[in-house]
This record gives sequence, structure tokens and C-alpha cells, in this order.
Amino acid sequence: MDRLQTSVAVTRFPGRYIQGPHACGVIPRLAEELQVHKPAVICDAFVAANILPNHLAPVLTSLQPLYLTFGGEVTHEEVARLVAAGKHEKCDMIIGIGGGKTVDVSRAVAFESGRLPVIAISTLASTDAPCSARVVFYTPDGRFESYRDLPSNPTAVIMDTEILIKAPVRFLVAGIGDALSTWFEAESCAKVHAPNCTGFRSGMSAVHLARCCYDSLFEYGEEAVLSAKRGVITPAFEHIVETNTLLSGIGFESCGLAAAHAIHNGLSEFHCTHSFQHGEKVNIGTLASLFLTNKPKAEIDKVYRFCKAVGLPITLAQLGFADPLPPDTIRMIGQHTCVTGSTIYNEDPAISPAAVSAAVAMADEYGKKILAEH
Ligand SMILES: NC(=O)c1ccc[n+]([C@@H]2O[C@H](COP(=O)([O-])OP(=O)(O)OC[C@H]3O[C@@H](n4cnc5c(N)ncnc54)[C@H](O)[C@@H]3O)[C@@H](O)[C@H]2O)c1
Ligand SMILES: [Zn+2]
Repeated sequence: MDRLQTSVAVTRFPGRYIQGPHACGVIPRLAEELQVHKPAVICDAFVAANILPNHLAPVLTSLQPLYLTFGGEVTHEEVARLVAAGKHEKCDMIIGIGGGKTVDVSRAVAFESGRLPVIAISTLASTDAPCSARVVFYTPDGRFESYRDLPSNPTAVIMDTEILIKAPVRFLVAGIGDALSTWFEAESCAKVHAPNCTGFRSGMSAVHLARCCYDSLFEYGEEAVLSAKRGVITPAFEHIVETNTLLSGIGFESCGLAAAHAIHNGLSEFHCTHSFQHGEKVNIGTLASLFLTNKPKAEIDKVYRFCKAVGLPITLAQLGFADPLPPDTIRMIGQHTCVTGSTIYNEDPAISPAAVSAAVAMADEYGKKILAEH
């Protein structure tokens, strides 16, 4: 980091955050304000069949959008294909509707199409991707390739809670897992003035929003999961959708990542974790970070009991690993986490793979103890 990066704080926000039942209904007004003539709507085949017809197509009829089907993986080839299709029809706005991958690809397409305005409609409250300017790229065979931080965040993010309440509850729980990491990583980065996702230090507002994210999870998380199981939109459900998406989104991007996401990346090297959600893997990273940063026992217990109550994984076996673990596995998780450039070094530049392995083993052991409790 140069001198400017250590002394200047940069905070990023989406242009607008819009949430509530039937929130998609605001799009024609937004399009008018933005003087849009022809939007392109990007979604995958599942969303095209199950969500578009009831929730989006009826509100867009007057705009006559171009509908483009996203193949499902965020690759440079897929971005180029969608850009070419939108340019051919002279589209002047991108609307992405779907999960984290769809909102990522839509932001990339909007940028590559000449910085078009982009509306990100997330049909899952499963990650903090929608509000960010970050795009996670994969190889065509589905392996992580790189991150790209675009110069701008979405023009608007829409969370339509009539759509979200019908999504499988596991996605909401995974979003809670992703959001639970936010405060711990923000706190670690702020302590050592580690850079946030903009490369600069975090400002006071973003750090407060990250703390608000944490407090809101404990206040409303359990109730929100019960609402989702019952299929009813309650204030707690609305609060957790906002927590998972807006608070966690600003929190991670403007405060920075540290151990939880680094350990997520280490765990993702193991094939057995591939069918698990981003937030489920991040959660094991968060739990390990509690031991790595030597948190008080009362806080450790509070976090574990919360995770158990909402249904987040708290042991490696719950993430697909064999029990008992092959002896080398814990050691390799430490090594895969501590690669060059890993955000684990935002905790402490001198951190070692052995220290990470010990923290992951301890998180797993503590999880077994909590699971055995009645
Ligand atoms: N940009 C960022 O900062 C950032 C942060 C975290 C994760 N991500 C990305 O997000 C991805 C995870 O996103 P995700 O968990 O939202 O899922 P996803 O985008 O991987 O989608 C998962 C599946 O859910 C389906 N789906 C979408 N809406 C649904 C609904 N309402 N009901 C039922 N199924 C639905 C999709 O069609 C898809 O098949 C990660 O793989 C990563 O690439 C990006
Ligand atoms: Zn995350």
C-alpha cells in the first residue's frame, strides 16, 4: 500500500437499494428516469421458466426488452457473447435477474457494453454479491479464475421479497453465513488498516454498517429463517434480506475481507465442498477465525449457538468432509488458505499455515461439542 492508500478511506455504495414485496414494479419508473429505450434482460433457464413469467415480464411489457439466456457460468466468453447480443439490438440498459452468478455476469456485461446502467434483481438472499462492483470469474469448466472490481456499483439493486420468500430456505441461511463473516473481517481489517476491496482503508460509516450487519443477524436471523420456512414475509424476513444483501455488501466491499473468506477459498480446493453454498463454506472460515483471533469464550458460544439455530454448518463433516478426517486434510486446508495474496494476511502478515490448520481443527472440534448438546 502506498501512503495515500493508508491515509484515505474509500466507501462504495450501489446507486439505489430497493426492497419489498413486488419491488420489481418500480422498474418502468427507473427506466423512464434513466431515459432507457431498450433494456436487455439477462437470466438463466431456471429463472426464465419459473420467475420471469409471473414477476418480471408483466411489468416490462411497455419496454419490450430483449431477453438473453445466461448459460450459468461467469466466464469471459459468456460475457463477450452477451455483450455482442445486446449491442446487436442497441440495448441501452442491462437488467440481470437471478442468483449471485447472474448479477455478476450482468454487471460485467453492462460495463463491457460501454458502461450501461445496470439493474441487479437478486432472486436469492444468498450472498452479498448484488450491491458490489465485484465480478467473480470462472473457467468454462467451473473453477475459480479471478476477481474483477469494476469502476462502478450497480445503478440499482432490487430485492423483491415476493420472489425471495418462495426461494429454498437454504439460500437465505447461506446468506446469513456470508453476512456473519462481514463484521469479523471488517474488524480485523480496521485494526491493522488493511485495504478494503477498493485498495484503500475503510471509513467509519462502513465499519458501523458492518457492525449493524452483525447485530441485525442476532436480532432477526432466527425469526427470519422461521418466517421463510413458513413462507410468510415478516419484518424479520425483510430485515435479514437487507442485512444479507445491503449491509453485508457494503461491509465486505468497503471494509475488506480477511480469514473467513481466505479459509473459504482453502476449503473450496476440496472437491467434497463443491456442492455447498458460498455462505456455508465461509461459515467454517468464520468459526475458525474466532479461534485464530482468540475471541472470548462467551462470544464463541454465542456465534456457535446462533449458527446451530439457523442451520449453518459448524463441523467439517457437515461440509462433506470424511469423519474421521484423513490426517493430511487439515494440514492441506492451512496450506491452501495461506497462498500468496490471500486475505488471511489481513489478520496478521506473519500468519502461518499451521496456525490456520489449528484454528480449523479447533472450529471443527468445538462444532462437534455444540452439536452434541441438547
Ligand atoms: N461479486 C461478489 O462479490 C460475489 C460474492 C459472493 C458470491 N458471488 C458469486 O455468487 C455465486 C453464488 O450465488 P448464489 O448462491 O446466489 O447462486 P447462483 O447464482 O450460483 O445460483 C444457484 C442456482 O439457484 C437458482 N435460482 C436462482 N433464483 C432462485 C430462486 N428464487 N429459487 C430457486 N432457485 C433459484 C439458479 O438458477 C441457479 O441454478 C458464487 O458462486 C460467486 O460466483 C459473488
Ligand atoms: Zn462472501
